[in-house]
This record gives sequence, C-alpha cells and structure tokens, in this order.
Amino acid sequence: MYVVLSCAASIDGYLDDSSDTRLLLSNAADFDRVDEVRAGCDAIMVGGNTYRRDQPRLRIRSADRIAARRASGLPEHPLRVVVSRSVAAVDDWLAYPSIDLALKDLEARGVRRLMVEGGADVLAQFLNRGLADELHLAVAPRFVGDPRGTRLNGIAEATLAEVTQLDQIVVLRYLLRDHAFMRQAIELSKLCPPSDTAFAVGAVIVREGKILSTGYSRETDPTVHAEQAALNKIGDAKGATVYSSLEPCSIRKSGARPCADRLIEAGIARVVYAWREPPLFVHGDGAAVLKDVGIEVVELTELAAEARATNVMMGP
Ligand SMILES: NC(=O)C1=CN([C@@H]2O[C@H](COP(=O)(O)OP(=O)(O)OC[C@H]3O[C@@H](n4cnc5c(N)ncnc54)[C@H](OP(=O)(O)O)[C@@H]3O)[C@@H](O)[C@H]2O)C=CC1
Ligand SMILES: Nc1c(N[C@@H]2O[C@H](COP(=O)(O)O)[C@@H](O)[C@H]2O)[nH]c(=O)[nH]c1=O
Repeated sequence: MYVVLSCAASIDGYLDDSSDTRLLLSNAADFDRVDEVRAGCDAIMVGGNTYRRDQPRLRIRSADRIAARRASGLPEHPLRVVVSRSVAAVDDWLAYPSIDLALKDLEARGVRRLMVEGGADVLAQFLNRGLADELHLAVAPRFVGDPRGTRLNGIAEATLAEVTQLDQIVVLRYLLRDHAFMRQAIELSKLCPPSDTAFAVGAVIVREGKILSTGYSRETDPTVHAEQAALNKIGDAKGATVYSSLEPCSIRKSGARPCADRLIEAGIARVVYAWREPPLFVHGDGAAVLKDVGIEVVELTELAAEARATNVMMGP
C-alpha cells in the first residue's frame, strides 16, 4: 500500500493552536490541491483527536473529480478511517484500535493508496516507523507560537521531490520510505572492496517494511554483485522490493548470470534503483528487462549522484 501523509503547518510547525476553533492554514487553492490528492486515494485516515476535534467530512468536494471516480468504476469518495482506542465510528467510517490492524484490513479491502491527514500523533507514528511513502506539507505564511498547540513532529529523513507555490502557501512534497532504504543501499556500497573494473553497489531487500537481507559488490567473492549477495543470503524473497544503488545488470562481461534474471527468478515484485547504469563496462538494460516481465521499476534520479559518488573510477 502506498501511503501519503498530508498536512498544513504554520512557519513554526504548528498544525493547530489550542483554541476550540479549527485552525485553517490552507488557502482555497491549497484545499483544492488536497481535494485532488484525496480523489486519487482509496482511503483517508485520521487519528482519534482529529476525529473528535474537527469532526472532519473527508469528502471530495469537486463534482468533476467525483464524476471521474464514478466513471472509472471507483466509489464516489475514498473510505473514511479513524484510528482510536476509544472512538466507535459512526456512519460509514471504519474505526481501528491500532494502525497495524488498520493497514492490514485496508490492504485486504483492496486499498492501494492511503492518505493520512493527521493529526500530529498519527503522522509521527507513520514517520517514526517508516510506514509512509510521501509527505505533502503545505506551509502557511504565519506563526502560531502557542505552546499548547499541536506541532508536527517525528523522526525521519526525507528527500524533497517538488515545491509548488499556491499564492502565499508553499507546498513541499517529500519522499520518505523508498529514500530511507535507498540511502541504506548507498551506505552499503561504501563497504565494497575497491575495484577499477567493477561498480561499487549496495542492495537492500525489503518485504512489508522489514529488511530481509542486504548485500554489496564483492562482499563474499571478487565477482559477486550486490543484489546477488543479498539474494544469496535468503531462501525466499518472493514479492519483496529490492533497493539497489545501481540499475540491476542485464548482461555481464564474465558471462555470469545477470542480476535482472536472478531478481525475476526470485519473484521480486518491485525494484528501486538510483543510478542508471552508464555504458562503461557493458551496455546494460536491466530496468527494461525487469519491466518487460511486469516487475514495477522505480528510478530515484534525485539520489543518482550520491550512488555514483562511491564509484571513484567515474571521476569527480
Ligand atoms: N493542519 C493540519 O493539516 C491538520 C491539523 N490537525 C489538527 O491536529 C490536532 C489533532 O492532532 P493530535 O492531537 O496529534 O491527534 P491525532 O489526530 O493524531 O489523534 C491522536 C489519537 O489517535 C489515536 N491513536 C493514535 N495512535 C494510535 C494507535 N497506534 N493505535 C490506536 N489509536 C491511535 C488515539 O485516539 P484515542 O484517544 O481516541 O484513543 C490518539 O489519542 C487537531 O487539533 C487537528 O485540528 C489534524 C490534521 C491535519
Ligand atoms: N486545517 C487544515 C487541514 N485539516 C485536515 O482536514 C480535515 C477536515 O477535512 P474536511 O472536513 O473534509 O474539510 C481535518 O480533520 C484535518 O485532517 N488540512 C489542510 O490541508 N489544511 C488545513 O489548513
């Protein structure tokens, strides 16, 4: 499930002040942007406090977006979800006593894209546990400065992917989960025994948010590739995602089995790489080979320079 976190904050990071009235930080254009994000999701989640304090509707406002959803066979609105140990949700709301139970049941209901609209407590848990793929943060041009207000917090590293200005609001789109694992793969690439004739690559294999295995080039013998080293350590990688700092190889000078073939054989569902293979040693086309058999392939071009930097033979 792809998870998008969304909120609006003041310059000093508040989502709300301590007054009884709901603080509207977004402007009309930003609320319309949020509406569009909602329309692209299967479910929207909030925490118990937001549910109680805001009594949110979480409905799509635009008639055109509702019509477009209907035309593509979707329900008019995404599912509405609250996580709470105490709330018994009414109407068509789904209530879950834990985030894990919510994610499990929503997955079973066919939810592919979940939007989490807050509040701070729930957002922090998604951030801290590495459960989110993106954060959309709208920054409003004001300070709140209320020590009893609600502040955005959490521990996570993010990569800035997009900046949009909507009049006085700046919308920052950050990428989270893929980037955290890719950074780990890049760190692993720094462990590779040096070579002038082969790339330094790191790989991490992940299933359901948990690391199954890791590897790096030349880890166990002078010819082993990172993905291969990681795959060799586990029996079952079916359905997993492989993060590789370099595009998996589709051809090897030595005649050894290319990593793309190994990934296909292992039943890998998704491959994320940062640096497209340059035509230095061979003319590889691993991404296309993987896509051809239906594997989802994601290229994180914004981390390519970091992945390349480990490879001194490429020059500055
Ligand atoms: N500016 C913005 O974009 C947004 C602002 N807000 C504001 O944020 C404030 C609310 O934020 P905050 O106080 O942090 O609270 P949350 O909305 O994050 O809700 C926290 C509550 O969610 C439930 N909960 C949290 N984690 C779990 C878990 N793991 N399992 C089960 N239940 C869980 C609990 O509910 P319970 O107590 O019922 O058990 C907990 O008290 C409001 O003032 C709201 O207006 C909210 C969303 C967006
Ligand atoms: N205040 C605030 C947001 N608040 C979020 O919007 C929810 C209300 O949705 P609805 O009832 O459908 O309008 C509310 O519960 C909270 O999750 N969102 C934003 O993008 N910007 C804002 O300034």
